[in-house]
Amino acid sequence: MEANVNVRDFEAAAKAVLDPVHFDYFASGAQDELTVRANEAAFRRLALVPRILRGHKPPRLGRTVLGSQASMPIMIAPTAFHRLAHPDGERASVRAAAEAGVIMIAAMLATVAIEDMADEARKVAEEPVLWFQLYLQPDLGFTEAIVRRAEAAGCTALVVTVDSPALGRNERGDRNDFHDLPPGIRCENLRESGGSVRGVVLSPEISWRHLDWLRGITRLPIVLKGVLHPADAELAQRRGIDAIIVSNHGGRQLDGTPPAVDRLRVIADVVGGELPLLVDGGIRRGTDVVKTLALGATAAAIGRPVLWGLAAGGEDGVARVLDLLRIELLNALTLCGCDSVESVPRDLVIQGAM
Ligand SMILES: Cc1cc2nc3c(=O)[nH]c(=O)nc-3n(C[C@H](O)[C@H](O)[C@H](O)COP(=O)(O)O)c2cc1C
Ligand SMILES: CCCCC(=O)C(=O)O
Repeated sequence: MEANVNVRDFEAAAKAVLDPVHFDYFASGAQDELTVRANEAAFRRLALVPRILRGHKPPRLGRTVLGSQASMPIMIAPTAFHRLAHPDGERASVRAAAEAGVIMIAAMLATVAIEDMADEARKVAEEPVLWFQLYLQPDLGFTEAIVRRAEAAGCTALVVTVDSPALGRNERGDRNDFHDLPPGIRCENLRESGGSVRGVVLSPEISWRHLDWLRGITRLPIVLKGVLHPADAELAQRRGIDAIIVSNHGGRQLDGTPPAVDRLRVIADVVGGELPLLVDGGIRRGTDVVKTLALGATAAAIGRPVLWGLAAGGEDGVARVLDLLRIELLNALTLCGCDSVESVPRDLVIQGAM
């Protein structure tokens, strides 16, 4: 594990150990995977212009996100099926997150139950922060029951994924005939309905009315995940949504959507300062995180890097991925002349290809 000195090394290590069908599930995106590649490429078109001789102490990385204290502005994006990466699955990832003081968004389609994830996190941290990601189901009774489970488990925010009125068309999955989980691995949050992914309904009929309904049944902060249009960000703000995650689902839903970090800038221009903005998609380096902070993000989330760490080394692998990103972020902020994550100026980032 120590031989892996950056997130990219973990990708290679994961590829070496994973069943190729499962590696493809993690790596792939929709159709031509234009957006998968665009997410990463966008960071290469943003350049950092550091300030000099600022005479400050080593930067402070701590950040409060929706009232939750995090050790750094890097969060774990919700990704399904961690037990495909490692037998310990989400138990391992949540322990690594809690130990690192990192906010983890547990996926509704996790292969470890949310109650077990929360128990696991509390073994290693006094106040671990777990948020719960939800696909709103047309069956509101089912949706409410799962919200109650997340609340009872101690989750402190609900992340509603809104970029999925249908499942994106994943051609690698089709070629591999990967459409269900192997025997022995289930969606443990769906066990009342059999635990099969096929039980999940992604419906185009989900609308703002469902968000109003959700607002009415829970006091947890509600975060919308998958916002790309500034008009939707404004609607979210007017509807009393607590934060948004600017995201194209890691390029797995609509292929041809623009890079998330480019939309962050556009959305920050409209609701920045009024609505906390999170972002995910293609973040692989501490410098990428600095770029998102300069463009107005409160925090940035990582999806695939966690799965690569998990595949390569279970809990230790995820811990190492988080640690590497922390070291990179600290180094990048120092080199930029910033003394904290709160003081990353907008003019640190310019358009500039490299
Ligand atoms: C294998 C995999 C599974 C995912 N599962 C979910 C999910 O269940 N719910 C969800 O809202 N997003 C899901 N996502 C999207 C992530 O939350 C996130 O938006 C994306 O991975 C960020 O891009 P990155 O992987 O480049 O960091 C998944 C992504 C991957 C790669
Ligand atoms: C049925 C949804 C699959 C999980 C998901 O969101 C993804 O793989 O991107």
